[in-house]
Amino acid sequence: MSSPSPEGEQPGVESRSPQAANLRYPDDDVPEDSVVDGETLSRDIEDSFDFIVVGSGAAGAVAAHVLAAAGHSVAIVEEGPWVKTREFGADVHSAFQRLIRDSAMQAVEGRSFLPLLQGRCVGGSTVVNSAIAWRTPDDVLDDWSERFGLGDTLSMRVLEPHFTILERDLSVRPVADDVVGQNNGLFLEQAKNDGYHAGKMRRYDAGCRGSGRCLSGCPTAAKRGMSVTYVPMALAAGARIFTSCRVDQVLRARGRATGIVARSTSSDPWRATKCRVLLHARKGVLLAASTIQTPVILRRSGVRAAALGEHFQIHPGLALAGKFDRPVRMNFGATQGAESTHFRRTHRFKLETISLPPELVAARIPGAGHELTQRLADYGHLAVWAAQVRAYAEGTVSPAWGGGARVRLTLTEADVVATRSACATLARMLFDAGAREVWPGIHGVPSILTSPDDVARIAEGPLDPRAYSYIATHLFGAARMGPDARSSTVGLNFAVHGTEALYVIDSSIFPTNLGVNPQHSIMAIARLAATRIAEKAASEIAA
Ligand SMILES: Cc1cc2nc3c(=O)[nH]c(=O)nc-3n(C[C@H](O)[C@H](O)[C@H](O)COP(=O)(O)OP(=O)(O)OC[C@H]3O[C@@H](n4cnc5c(N)ncnc54)[C@H](O)[C@@H]3O)c2cc1C
Repeated sequence: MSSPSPEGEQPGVESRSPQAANLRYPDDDVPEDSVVDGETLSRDIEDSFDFIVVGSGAAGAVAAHVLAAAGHSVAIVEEGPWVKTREFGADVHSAFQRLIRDSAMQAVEGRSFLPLLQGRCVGGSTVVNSAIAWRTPDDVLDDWSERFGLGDTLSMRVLEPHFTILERDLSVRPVADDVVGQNNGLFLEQAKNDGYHAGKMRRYDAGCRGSGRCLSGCPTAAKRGMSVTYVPMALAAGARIFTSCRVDQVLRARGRATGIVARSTSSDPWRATKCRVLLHARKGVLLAASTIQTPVILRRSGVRAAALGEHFQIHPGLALAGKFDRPVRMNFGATQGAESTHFRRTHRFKLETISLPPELVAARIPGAGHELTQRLADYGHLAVWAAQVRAYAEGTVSPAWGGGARVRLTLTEADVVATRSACATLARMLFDAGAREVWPGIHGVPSILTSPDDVARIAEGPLDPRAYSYIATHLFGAARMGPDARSSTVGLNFAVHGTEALYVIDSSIFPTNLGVNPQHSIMAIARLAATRIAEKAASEIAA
């Protein structure tokens, strides 16, 4: 599938609605009858499939495509709506309301306040993410193999062919020179001056035009999120998708998963009718509802594994802004286009650029009222650089009253030390790159730093996680994989210990976090899982 690109428009002069009426996007044309929209259901329904895949994000879409392409009948069940490329607008607030779980108001409970972002729509978080692609680092895979008893199950030798296919299908490539933009360019230049190992990001990108709108849905379908790639590809291979249908429970009988029960959902809070969707699975149920929702579904389905809900991990992320005399124009260029893994192994953080729209950058701007408005007027002169910390902290995930999830985690002192070090590094880089002011957003540190000498204030900053403006978008664990049912939830064959044909294929199974962006690892592992599950089904038919 190649991305349509309207002719006659110059990069950098993106109109507010870059979607072109005369073009077809990959999510425009899906096979007739392949979509059942829960929003429009008026009665309960019941149906049967070989496989049911819960969730249509990074893990679910990839797996559904593999299974459908292998000739199995597949139902994808997705809690959120299908918001099409043509509907993506520039308004961040309404995009977050439609595309992000709880309108982006989810948070991790613990000593610090930690907002948690997850996509809730067809394509899951890939619709609102920055499309950064990283293969799982060898040191992580080796650790899983040795310390967690995974052996060769998720080795690079096994995953390599899956990465290769994904990179081909999703056009993984470095950010093109003409959409680097200045926020990314300044970072690359400074990292080079500092001698840091850094470069342009590799992304799922079929012709990015630098609209800087990855976080509210790519308006040109150049970002190869799941709603414009593997979901339509799975449907073309014969799968069906039930959108706006939330899975409450996996049905089990005689130690085996037999189907799911879902309820239709509605964007209209006053709509009372919720229809029951009962789907039977002849060959298996694959959970790909993400690290938070998958463990909750397992728990609600009566799974009582010892480690279920434990060992939840994140990469807490945070950003600093620098104000320059020269224009930076964050509104043009790849949303996230430059990075450095220089400190990943030694200091447990990764540095990234992130171009934020005015609505989001406002959270990083000191002051309120008139002061805030005045500073916001400098938007065109701001650069925003960020860090993702490979935190040690482990938390828990459990069902909450009302159908949601309760997520708890408190960062350790070592995590805050890593955060401080990342923030100090970024502040120093911003000053060296020419910033006149740096806005760190750290409680207990002046909100406006005006000299490189002030960086020491960050380096010696508070060790209390509450002082930092974190956000979590990378989630791991809570249904760990391992050979021993006493310390893990899922076996080396991706099946939940003690329950046949119930598989977990998202990052809930990861024994640890990664230190790099997770989508690529999640997709490769989901692809491996689906391939193994399809082979098992084929061998059972043959026997
Ligand atoms: C703002 C943001 C930016 C990010 N940037 C990057 C990046 O650039 N690179 C990268 O590698 N990673 C990035 N990530 C992380 C990455 O997107 C996720 O790690 C990845 O998408 C997770 O895949 P998943 O399939 O487990 O979950 P998701 O992609 O979140 O998909 C899960 C799906 O399951 C659905 N679901 C949940 N519960 C139910 C239920 N009960 N019934 C039915 N459906 C259900 C959800 O609605 C959702 O659509 C980012 C994340 C965010 C939020």
